[in-house]
Amino acid sequence: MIGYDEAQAIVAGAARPLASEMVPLAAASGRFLAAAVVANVASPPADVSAMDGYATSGDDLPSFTLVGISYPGNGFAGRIGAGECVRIFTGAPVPEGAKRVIVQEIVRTDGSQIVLVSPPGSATHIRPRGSDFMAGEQLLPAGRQLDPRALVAAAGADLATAEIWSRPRIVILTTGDELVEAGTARATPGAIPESVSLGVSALAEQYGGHCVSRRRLRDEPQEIKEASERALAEADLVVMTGGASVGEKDYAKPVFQELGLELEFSKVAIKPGKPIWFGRARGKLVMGLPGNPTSAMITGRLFLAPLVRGLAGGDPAHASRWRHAPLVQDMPPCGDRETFVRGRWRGDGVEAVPNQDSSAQRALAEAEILIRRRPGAPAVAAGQLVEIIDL
Ligand SMILES: Nc1nc2c(c(=O)[nH]1)N[C@H]1C(S)=C(S)[C@@H](COP(=O)(O)OP(=O)(O)OC[C@H]3O[C@@H](n4cnc5c(N)ncnc54)[C@H](O)[C@@H]3O)O[C@H]1N2
Ligand code: MOO
Repeated sequence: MIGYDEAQAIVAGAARPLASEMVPLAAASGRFLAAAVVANVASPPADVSAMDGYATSGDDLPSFTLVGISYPGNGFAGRIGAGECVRIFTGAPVPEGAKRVIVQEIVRTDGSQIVLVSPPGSATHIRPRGSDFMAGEQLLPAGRQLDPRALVAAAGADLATAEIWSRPRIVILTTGDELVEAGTARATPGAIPESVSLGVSALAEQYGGHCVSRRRLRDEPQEIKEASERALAEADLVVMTGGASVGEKDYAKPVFQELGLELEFSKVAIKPGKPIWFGRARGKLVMGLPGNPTSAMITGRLFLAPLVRGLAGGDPAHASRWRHAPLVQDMPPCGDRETFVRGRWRGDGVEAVPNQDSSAQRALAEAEILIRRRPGAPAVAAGQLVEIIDL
């Protein structure tokens, strides 16, 4: 059985973007650039004032004669000479001949004279043309996510559209005779609300995927096969939850095998989530997550998240960045299987949530992070650092 790192590398290797499209910036939030953003304009487009005040000839004089006004987008057309100044506002072009801007807080007006009431200091308060960027400069590299800050840079570069990677289409299939639509379980003895597909779908969307549909299936090989064939036709990635283990009705893998499944891995030596599997069928990717809700969401976070991020054009490694945090409690040694302890923050440190059962749903919601425990790792005392990742 392979371990987390090897499985992670296999998934990252398959996580390549699919197709690109041109979209208006307003529709591109959160998406990943397929082509670099290159500025169409310089910013600022001219030498501009950084403050509201008076652009002066720069001469060391106690007062200046006001000869005009410069607004952003509507500058002063003339040139200023020695002893002259122009009323100017933040972002307005600095007139020809002006050497500095004096802030309005340190002047008083006396007719057409602007009189300094205190020394202006050394700052010129002028932003040179192109001091942020010049036309033709690359502002954002391909692969960069159009997060809120990147959107500002792209729009500031005078782009109307961006070339971005298409979101991978994902179909989620859940299996289990006991599963019913959430909200209807109490009406039927033995029924269990189907919870996992909602979480998996939200997780996939969070990492850049587009969930085309979620389908709840009975543990009937024929029904699962038909739904799987349809899903493979519609999606770039099919995620199957449940039926991953060795139970009598665990049909997920056998059904995909009939559809030509080539497995990349069929189990990973981790806890929870050992039954996770991953492969390809009919040219599409297929990932099988265990049915237990905590196991499904933890394997989803560890493997589906980087896969979707990479298919969406991002860097899969960004979804798998472990960092360190101090424990606020002692932790026992880890067994043979790499363990991902569900944890949460307490002050500046982390602790395990009390219920580590792989079927848990309440504790899953309480968890904020995973604490990674390598196979055979010794006990860790409070105050020592552990590896963590955000859930
Ligand atoms: N003899 C063995 N038994 C089990 C093994 C094993 O290696 N040998 N592995 C265990 C592990 S680990 C896990 S995890 C589970 C996962 O099995 P499945 O993927 O086959 O999951 P199911 O049997 O379909 O369901 C398990 C459990 O989770 C509930 N469930 C399933 N899907 C959903 C859903 N969409 N929403 C809410 N709840 C769901 C289901 O009702 C079951 O209670 O197998 C162990 N067994
Ligand atoms: O994934 Mo199972 O323990 O890992 O519930």
